[in-house]
Parts: sequence; C-alpha cells; structure tokens
Amino acid sequence: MHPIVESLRDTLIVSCQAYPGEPMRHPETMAQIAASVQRGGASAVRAQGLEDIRAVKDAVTIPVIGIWKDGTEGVFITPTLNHCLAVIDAGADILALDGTLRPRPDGRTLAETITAVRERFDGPIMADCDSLDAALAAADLGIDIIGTTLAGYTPARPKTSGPDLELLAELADRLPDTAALIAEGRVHTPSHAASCRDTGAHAVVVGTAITHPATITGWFREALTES
Ligand SMILES: CC(=O)N[C@H](C=O)[C@@H](O)[C@H](O)[C@H](O)COP(=O)(O)O
Repeated sequence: MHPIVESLRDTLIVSCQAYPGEPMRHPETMAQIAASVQRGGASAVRAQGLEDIRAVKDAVTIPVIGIWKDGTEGVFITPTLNHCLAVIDAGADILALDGTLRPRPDGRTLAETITAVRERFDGPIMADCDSLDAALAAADLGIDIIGTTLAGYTPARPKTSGPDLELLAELADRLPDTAALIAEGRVHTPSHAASCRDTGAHAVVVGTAITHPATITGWFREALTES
C-alpha cells in the first residue's frame, strides 16, 4: 500500500467544495476551510478544480485529493485523461477520478486512462465508484483507493439517506488487499462515520456535513419547521 494511503487508515478526510454560483465558490475560501479542517484533525482534504487544488495545497500540510468536475451529466468527476493530467500538474497528492463503468467523454476506457496517467504520476489514484462491479473492475486495474462516492448518483444503486453501508459491506468483503476502501457520500453524522469505519472502511470522507453551510442550515431549518 502506498505510504500516503496507509497514513489515512482509520481517519477522517474532509471534502472542501462549493458549487457553481455559490457564495463560497472561491479558492481562498476553500483554502481557509481546508486549513480549518486540518486544525480539526482531518487527515487529508478533497478539493475540486485546479485553482482550488493549488490554493488548498498552499494552505495545508496534509495530502490533497484532487478532482476536476466538468459538467453535471454522465461522467463528470475528472472525466478525461486531460483532466487527470491537469489535476496532477496542479499539485494533487492523490488523483481522484470517475471509476464507474460508463463511457468516458474522451472515448478512453478507465484502463487506458490509468495506463497513461501512470506514465506521469506515481502517487495514489482513487476511483469514485457507484457499484460493486465498477469497484472490482477498478481494483483489478491496480487502482489504490476505491471510493463509494458515486453510489446513489447513477442508476446502479438506490440513493440511501445516509452512506450506502450495504455496498460498503460488500466491498469490504470482496475487494483485494491492494485496494483501500474509502466511504464517501452522505456521511452526515459522526455516527454514520463510525458505522462506515465499523463496516470496514479504511477511511471516511465527509463533505457537506462539515463544509457546506447552506445545506447544514437547511437541515436545522427543516427540523424547526416540522410540525
Ligand atoms: C456525487 C458527487 O458529485 N460527489 C462529489 C464528489 O466529489 C461531492 O459533491 C460530494 O460533496 C462529496 O463526494 C462528499 O460527499 P458528501 O457531501 O455527501 O459528504
């Protein structure tokens, strides 16, 4: 296992992202949030977009998982080889990309993409998966980290209200030792995070519940308006 991946064992990773048009969508803001979550004990941060990756890298000493989201339909998380290479050039310590079985916009398979990435980058790669089949295929390619990031966001799995613990349990059982299993997606409470760990996750990524105040505010507002 790559030493960076080993360092993430039993830890909390925090995703620091703001979405297009949102008030916090600014690299300096994301860098400040990243520095704050490092203070809180995050073992790594996940950052989106080349400017954010650069700014976050300057603001923290923990590893940065870099992604570049492009579009909203189909494959949009670091969707092509060019996106991967740009994320690496921006300084990401870990490259994350779509790890589903769907066709990719540049026509390359995931296998071709990984082969080309490996010519330039020997750091860990994380596949954002949506299903058992996608995860096993990604692990077969030697991808270092399998994330449940896209479970519930494609037709492959229903969208659970919290983390997809059923998928996580299957993956904990079936993935080879070469691939670290990371729980990501709808981990909304400390108890969800502990359940992911107990189900066999190597590490847990929390985004919205720590770094997205508009959504968190909505959760509290709704609780107060429920009859
Ligand atoms: C599906 C998709 O695009 N997921 C994205 C991946 O980077 C982010 O929007 C999520 O915030 C991230 O995965 C963390 O998940 P959550 O915010 O649920 O803790």
